[in-house]
Amino acid sequence: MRRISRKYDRFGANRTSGRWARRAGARTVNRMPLIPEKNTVLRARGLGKRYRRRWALADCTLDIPAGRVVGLVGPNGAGKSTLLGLAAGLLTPTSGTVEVCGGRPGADRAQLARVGFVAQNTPTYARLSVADHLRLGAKLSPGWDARLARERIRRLGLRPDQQAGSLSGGQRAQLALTIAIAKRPELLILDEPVAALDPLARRDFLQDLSEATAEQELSVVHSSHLVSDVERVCDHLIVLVASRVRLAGDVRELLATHRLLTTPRLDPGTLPASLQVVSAHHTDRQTTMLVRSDSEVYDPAWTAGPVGLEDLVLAYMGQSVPVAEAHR
Ligand SMILES: Nc1ncnc2c1ncn2[C@@H]1O[C@H](COP(=O)(O)OP(=O)(O)OP(=O)(O)O)[C@@H](O)[C@H]1O
Repeated sequence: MRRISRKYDRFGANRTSGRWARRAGARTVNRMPLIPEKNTVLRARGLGKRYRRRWALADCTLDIPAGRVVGLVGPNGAGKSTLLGLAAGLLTPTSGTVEVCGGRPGADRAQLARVGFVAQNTPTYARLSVADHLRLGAKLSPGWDARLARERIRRLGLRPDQQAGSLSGGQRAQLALTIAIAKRPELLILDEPVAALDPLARRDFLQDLSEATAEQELSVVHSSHLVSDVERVCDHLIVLVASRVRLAGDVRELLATHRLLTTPRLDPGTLPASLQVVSAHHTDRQTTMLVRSDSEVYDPAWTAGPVGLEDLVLAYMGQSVPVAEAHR
């Protein structure tokens, strides 16, 4: 499923002479791949949401391929919940369009059945028991998987007769997640689902998610502040900063097209246009930059190394104005 260009595996290790050398025949990776419509689980075009004069999400154009586990990361207030709320049909766009599983979010019963959503505060009905929640789920969801729900509740050690109001925050989150998964949706949207779970429960839940996507043709979009969780399960990444999508794509491709460059001190503005500088730090003698390049462009005087997901995410999150734009 994943495409990875072999040339990027060798980036920086295979040096040629000559300034700004570009390897002949280098294949270019599209920044905005055109994904056939039937393979797209979420398609946004110029999507925006404004509250009074403030845009919570602006000019969001995205294609999320089906069958992926997508990590949505960004600082507080970046617009993650807004994007997820628009995708779940809980919010109405101020501008642009969003399509989920080929339809308008929340448009009708069939469309509602395609999407499972767990909000940040994992709402449950305090006076209803765990078993009542499962019965409600079965009634409202045409594709309800009763066995999966029962089995998961048993594995979690939740008592079916216990009222949701007497569950801990983490247990309520697990109940809400169980209902969302047992609905057997095509797309599962999770707004910081694991924030309330203990580390072991978090690991197990993320494991469940990975298995469910493999077995059920499920796509997952989940927001998280924990890059380590994203790294563990996600194969697609979206970084939102200040209401805008700063980075989106296949995790392996993103890692393959970004490099940490160490150079004698230089002004990033003098770099070739094919190198996008994401972040730059200078000492008296040297410059360290996180750069994006679709082709192997480097100078013999530079050292190029791979970038980890955390460094990549933090570099984009740290941008108020993209460094490359500021320099050019
Ligand atoms: N109902 C609302 N009314 C007014 N402003 C809102 C409303 N909901 C969100 N906002 C604003 O929109 C922006 C984006 O909020 P959103 O909740 O989408 O961010 P987030 O990335 O999910 O943040 P966090 O990581 O803290 O949950 C914020 O500035 C927030 O104050």
